[in-house]
Order: sequence, then C-alpha cells, then structure tokens
Amino acid sequence: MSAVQVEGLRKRYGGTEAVRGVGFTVEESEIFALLGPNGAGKTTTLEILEGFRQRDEGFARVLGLDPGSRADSRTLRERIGLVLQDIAIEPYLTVQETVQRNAGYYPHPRGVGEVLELVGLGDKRKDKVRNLSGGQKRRLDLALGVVGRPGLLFLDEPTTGFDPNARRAAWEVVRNLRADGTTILLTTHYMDEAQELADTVAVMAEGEIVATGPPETVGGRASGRAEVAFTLPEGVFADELPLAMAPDENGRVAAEVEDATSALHEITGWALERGLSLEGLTVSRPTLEDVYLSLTRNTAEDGASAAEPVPSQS
Ligand SMILES: Nc1ncnc2c1ncn2[C@@H]1O[C@H](COP(=O)(O)OP(=O)(O)OP(=O)(O)O)[C@@H](O)[C@H]1O
Repeated sequence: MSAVQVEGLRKRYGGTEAVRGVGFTVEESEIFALLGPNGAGKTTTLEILEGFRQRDEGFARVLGLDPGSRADSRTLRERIGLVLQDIAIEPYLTVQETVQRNAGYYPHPRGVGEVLELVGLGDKRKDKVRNLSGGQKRRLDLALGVVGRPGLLFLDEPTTGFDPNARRAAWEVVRNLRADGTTILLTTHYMDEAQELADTVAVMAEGEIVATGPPETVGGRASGRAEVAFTLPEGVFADELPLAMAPDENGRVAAEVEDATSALHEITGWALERGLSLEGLTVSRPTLEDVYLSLTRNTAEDGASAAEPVPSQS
C-alpha cells in the first residue's frame, strides 16, 4: 500500500482555485518533495492530507485513512507527524519537558532521550525553550514531529533559516528517519535540498502538478539539451570548430546540444585528428533548479492569473 494516494484533488477559496485536480502517490519509506512557487497550492494540499482542511473534490488516502473523514481523523493524528512553520510551544518549559509532554499524546512514543539525540538537542535538554536559537527551535519542532513515532512525517520547509551545517545535520536526521521506515512528505524552496534528499519530487504551479519524478530525471532533465564546453586550444579560432561555439572572455567555448553523444564524437574526433587536447572539457545537464525555473516560468506565462507569484495567506 502506498503511504499517500491523491487523485483529482480540488480546493477553492472563494474565487481562488488553489488546488486544481492534483494527483500523486507517495510510496512507503520514501522522501517525497513538493516544490513550487509561493501560492502554488502546496500548503493547501498538505493541509488537506493532514486533515486540517476539507477538500472540495477528489480522492485522498493517507496511511489508508481518509483525511476528510471525522471517523478516521483521530487515528490519523496518532500516525502522522507534523513539522509546520511557527508551531506554538510553551517558552517557559525546558526542551525535555516539552518533548515529554508531547510524547504523552501518542500511544507508542519514542523515548525522549532518543528523540533529543536524534535531532541534536541532547545537550540542550535542560534549557528553557525561550533561550533556544532559531535553528535550535526548528530542531525542537522536528523532535515534536517525530516523538509519536509517525509512519508519515510532514515537513513544511524544514531547513528555512538554518546555517549550512545545521541544514546538513537536518538532512541526516531526515535520512535516518527514512532508514527507520518513516515516509516523509516535505515542501522546500531549496532545490539543492530536494536534490539531496528526495526520492521523488513533484513540481506544483498554479494549483496543478506540472512534473513528477526522481530529481535526476524530472521534467526531462536527463534527456534534454546538454551543454558541451572546453577551453579553446591555443592557435585555434572558434570558427574552425566543427560546431558553432562562441568563446567567452576567458577563452572558453560552449554549445547547447540536443544529442550530447554525437556532439562529443564530432568535437573529440576533430581534436584528435589535429593532435589537439581539449582542456576542461565538460558535458553538463540542466540542474534541478534550471528545470524547476523553466517549468514554473512557463506556467506563469501561460496562465492568465499568475504573472506574479501570489503570496500565501495561510
Ligand atoms: N485560508 C485561505 N483563504 C483564502 N485563500 C487562501 C487561503 N490559504 C491559501 N489561499 C490562497 O490559495 C493559493 C495557494 O496557497 P498555498 O498557501 O496553498 O500556497 P503554497 O504553495 O503553500 O505557497 P507558499 O510557498 O507561499 O507557502 C494562494 O493563492 C493563496 O493566496
């Protein structure tokens, strides 16, 4: 059974159709990243799956339960973990007391010590919550999200405001949770985070999923155009090259090619015939960020309503 199944999901707020027929599947023990510009409908989609918002239309199952059903909601609450933006925590409790209190809400919680070690707050357990730094508070949020031993963890922009070391530490925590069997559904605006962590990404724009797949291949990334580049050998002019390649100010030439294999064959064959070596020869594919920008930019141009991203009000 998949951890999350969504089909034809729709949600309207007055005149705004925030979610317009979204469908995706999150497999068990995978990290699934929902990407998209501000106002794309990510939070609305997650809130429906978390049971905080009713869908207008469509099918949704989370760990086999219907998040829109009152009968299922209590069980769902016990089985999912949430790490949202701006969670309300009591500033005068200590870190340990806070986690202890939340552990009491669940039938099979993790041990408090284990959770604090997991998120890297072991040495802060006696500190008052109000004295934690911003990044440490986010770790506490994560601790509260996992203390109930959730089968599925929702992470809303988990590393916003983290320093580079803290981000890497948080990624490690997320990977360890996956290794432990936890399914993770996260949103992020950081493409490197999605690239590093996600098994599957879905790009959302204007209420619709515009591409889904592994970060390496999503949106035709692996099969699309590649850039071939190298440093122009001494004594060679760019117009002697077998492909049209313009040099930059550092004497490096580059070409975007449809078929990297034959382009490389042509260029390296040409160089070998002349006894030339192509210094710094590289073939690069578009990054996840390139693909994301082109997917979301196109939708913004095609759509009538969203030439500018609309800020989220939730
Ligand atoms: N409670 C609400 N009432 C009315 N409109 C809302 C509400 N929540 C969200 N919206 C609108 O629905 C659309 C989708 O918002 P949503 O918060 O789901 O986007 P998002 O992808 O999570 O954005 P962000 O990356 O900024 O968090 C936006 O146009 C937003 O203004």
